[in-house]
Amino acid sequence: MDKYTYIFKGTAFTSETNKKVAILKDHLFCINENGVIEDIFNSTHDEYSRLIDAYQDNDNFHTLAAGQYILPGFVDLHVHAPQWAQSGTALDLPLYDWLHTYTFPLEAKFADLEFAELVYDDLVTTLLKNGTTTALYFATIHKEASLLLATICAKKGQRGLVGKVVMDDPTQNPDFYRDQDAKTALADTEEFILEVNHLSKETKQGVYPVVTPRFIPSCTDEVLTGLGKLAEKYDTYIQSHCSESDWAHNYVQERFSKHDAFALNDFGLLKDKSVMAHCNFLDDEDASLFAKTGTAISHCPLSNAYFANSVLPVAHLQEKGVDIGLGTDISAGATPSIYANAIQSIISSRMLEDGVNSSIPASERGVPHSRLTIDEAFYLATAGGGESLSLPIGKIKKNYSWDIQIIDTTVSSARMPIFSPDEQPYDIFQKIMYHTRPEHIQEVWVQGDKVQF
Ligand SMILES: O=c1[nH]c(=O)c2nc[nH]c2[nH]1
Repeated sequence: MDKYTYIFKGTAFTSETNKKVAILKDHLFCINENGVIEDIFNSTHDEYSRLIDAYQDNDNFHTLAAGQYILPGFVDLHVHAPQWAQSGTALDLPLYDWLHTYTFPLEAKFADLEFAELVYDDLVTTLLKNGTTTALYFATIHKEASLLLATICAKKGQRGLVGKVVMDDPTQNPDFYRDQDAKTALADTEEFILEVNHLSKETKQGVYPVVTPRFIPSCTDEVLTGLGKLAEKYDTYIQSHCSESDWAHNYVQERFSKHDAFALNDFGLLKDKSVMAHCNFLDDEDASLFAKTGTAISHCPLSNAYFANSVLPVAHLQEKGVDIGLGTDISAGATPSIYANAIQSIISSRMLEDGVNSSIPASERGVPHSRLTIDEAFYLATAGGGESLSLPIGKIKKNYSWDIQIIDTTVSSARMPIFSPDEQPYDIFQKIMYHTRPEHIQEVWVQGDKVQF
């Protein structure tokens, strides 16, 4: 009888450390019935030719064609699922105006389950097509539509972590789009947690409920206290926005005389299962608190260029011991692609390092030691996301989930610039990171199952 459910033969790229990509050239990747990588063998191992002989004529033996490569599936740590319906619009406005004139009216429409299904179905498929195998979602304030998003992830095979958004403060949110009051918001959140936990029992790749205060400005103290307690009671993930922009950061400072990080921590919302979006205005004390509590950052470099008034100092925060992964932040980030965000994280970091105002002398213009390399950006897109969620995902490594994307560099309609037969694998890796579009992503697997898109 076959020991393995699948064996894949080919070349894979995976992070060895946050600074270095490893090239697993022509290896065998052996997957068990739980969708977990049970063994990896290179061509010098005794098992290598024995397994090829034993499996190569079976349907469950997959040999990658010339020009095809395996990458880990991407982890998107920050997606506003309803905002897919406005992606690419209104980005000339500042954050507060964008929320009130475009975003809240759109999100209010998700009371209509038919509309929610149309948008969520398309979004989950689109993210899978872009190589995203795990996504951490903000839904809307509506319990039923939020549950629908979790159900769609479960059905389509994506690992979804989904939050019913909480925003109850009547002085900060419009009447047409807010939780009725703190009590109702907490009751709805608790029911949502129970229903997603139930759904999770029959979902191989996992779906997870996420306690989701939108951000401090939209929530009362009562609801923040209650959400901290619910997260503790059910040991859930927690997500919010933290110190995103000058406006949001200053609002919290005025209300609590402290930064978001310490205010969120006082409400029991900074924990190992917490992922905070943006975090551009964290100081070193905030960063130490993140490291101590195990709270991770979802870095959204494209969105930050529009709304965050600054560049996240990723290298510095990593040195302080903070886990960081990438987020598209649809729709403040107007792309479903983590590839695009990985590249933007490099570009933004180079601008941070060099500075941007040429009227200032070069020696004073930038922030030294800020630049990220392509290997570091790849890490953020994959293993950094997995570590932020404390899940065994984002690496091609024994005991990790078989969450992968197969890239075909030879697609004739979207040819990659690879012209020499002896091109080095590391150069191919870099070209894949810069040039991959959905048409190159031939297959996506999550927890050992191929997904359809
Ligand atoms: O980029 C953002 N998108 C949002 O929807 C949001 N809500 C609060 N703060 C936010 N920032």
